Amino acid sequence: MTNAKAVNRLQGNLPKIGIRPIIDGRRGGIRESLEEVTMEMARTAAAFLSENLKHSCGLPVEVVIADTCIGGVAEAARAEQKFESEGVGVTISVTPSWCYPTETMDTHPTRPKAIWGFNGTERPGAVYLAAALSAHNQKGLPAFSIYGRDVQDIGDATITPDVQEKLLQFARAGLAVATMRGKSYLSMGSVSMGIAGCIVDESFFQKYLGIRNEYVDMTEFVRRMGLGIYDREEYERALAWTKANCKEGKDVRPDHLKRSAEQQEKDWETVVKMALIGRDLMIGNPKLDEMGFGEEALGHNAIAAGFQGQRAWTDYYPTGDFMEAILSSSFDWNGIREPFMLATENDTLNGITMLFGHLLTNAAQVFADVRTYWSPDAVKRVTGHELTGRAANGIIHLINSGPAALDGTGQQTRDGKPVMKPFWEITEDEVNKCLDATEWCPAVDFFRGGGFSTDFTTRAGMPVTMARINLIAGLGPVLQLAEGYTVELPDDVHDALDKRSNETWPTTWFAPNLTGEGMFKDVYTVMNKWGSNHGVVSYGHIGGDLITLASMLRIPVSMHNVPDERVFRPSAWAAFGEMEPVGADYRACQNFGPLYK
Ligand SMILES: C[C@H](O)[C@@H](O)[C@@H](O)C(=O)CO
Ligand SMILES: [Mn+2]
Repeated sequence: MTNAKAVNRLQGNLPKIGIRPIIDGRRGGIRESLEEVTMEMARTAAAFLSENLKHSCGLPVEVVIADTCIGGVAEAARAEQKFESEGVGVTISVTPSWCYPTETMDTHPTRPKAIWGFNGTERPGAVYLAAALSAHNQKGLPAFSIYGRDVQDIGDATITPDVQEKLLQFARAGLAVATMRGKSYLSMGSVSMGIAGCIVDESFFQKYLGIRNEYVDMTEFVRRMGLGIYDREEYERALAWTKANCKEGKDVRPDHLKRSAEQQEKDWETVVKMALIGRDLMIGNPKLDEMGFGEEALGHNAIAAGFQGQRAWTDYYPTGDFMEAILSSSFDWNGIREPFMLATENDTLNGITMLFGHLLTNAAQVFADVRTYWSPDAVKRVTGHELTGRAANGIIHLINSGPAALDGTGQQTRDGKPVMKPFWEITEDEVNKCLDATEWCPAVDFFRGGGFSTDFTTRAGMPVTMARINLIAGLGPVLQLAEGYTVELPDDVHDALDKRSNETWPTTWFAPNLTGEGMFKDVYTVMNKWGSNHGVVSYGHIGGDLITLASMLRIPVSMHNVPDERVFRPSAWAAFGEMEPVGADYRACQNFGPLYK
């Protein structure tokens, strides 16, 4: 995609993966016989990972291999030195043979680590794996175990599909941990309408995520608009693009609240300026330096942010909906680019959940109110329609109060099926389809200052995961998630249900996958157990990746419907009574405590 460009103005190097080839250090035959096969295993792993992983900014993930095999502590220290200087954020130790665990292990206290022990018979790689994991567990350094299901012959350099999956699941989550560390979350405004998720719990950000908190008052937007602190050339281009591509939708306000044509014209100008300013606040803009605004040019190094909006801003100024929707999308007037993670109502916990989803999928994330459970009976009563197919057991109405990433229209495709893709896979044609499927309706009467809300309905057939982080006093953060599918309703049924809530807002009809048990016994229970008013919709069934990521940060998962085969956590978790896995996760997370202190 020629137009796609990597815009990464965040400070901090992109984390690399470090491969540690571990070897039996005995010279005089043993070590020598293993050098080549061990290095080859490292090279194979490195090639596989770099071919299959990209950073969210579109650049390939670099993999660094230790200069020599690691047979003892001196070589372990040398590898560590190399990794530190190269910015390695995640390590994988690989070996086909017996080696000396405590003498060779990665002892970095916070770096996610895995060990791939070759399943062979000639040399006992699995014996090392088990011994090394026990050393990690004994020392409080949780590590992931990668052990192929089927025996391979020594010298067989292929990576079996089960090992491939584990390598990728571990690496995606580990890179997410390393990427967010040291970045900022920027609160633009503070707490919206008493929503507790907006309260910044700094110790959560610092101790669990390694993220610092930055704050600006929303008056900063007033100042920058008033003094013209934005790229004026870009603004003209952005406004022209918006007028050409963002079609106005239905105005459903009562007549006495309708805004005049001149007022709406001004509102468009304001919301476009807000989008530029919101982005500049997050990541800075060198153009501002040229204009003499050196401090503003730097931005807040924000990998995620939230805009309070209601009500201090929206009671008087146009809503942040356009800013939130366009920045969260994978494109704007500058072309196709990485989406920004920008939470509505500055719900910081949903903002961080968006960040998790983005770092794991590289795609845009849909922020939503988890608004209504529609039972089959209720739909029948209100519309006469019998829900069928994936919707047959009832559906959840996800509808944000104004904005959502336009990728959420489901107008991008892969093999003919709707998908939300990483920006570098998105075509111009797909951008146009997303824009065509979206209308911008004058904001309804909740919003006295006007503005334009994003109105679309997500296409059916996308595998998606809805997730959310909640904070519980005395317990700390917990993650909940539900895998399922987007569904669509016949137009008249959709309209009848949508109008009862708000027809000017973006709707995703969600049918969670049911297991028939516990919190997934029916759709009602999924809704009833949701921990707050918001959730995030990510493309794909990424529950397994979210669980892996949460375990690395020591956030227990309170609710999920992920099949066992995809649940992958550090080996120590098994020692916390995994006969009863949810409780074991809680006990393990509590025992090890947040990743950073
Ligand atoms: C317009 C309303 O105030 C909405 O913004 C409200 O229902 C919410 O979205 C709460 O999260
Ligand atoms: Mn909301």
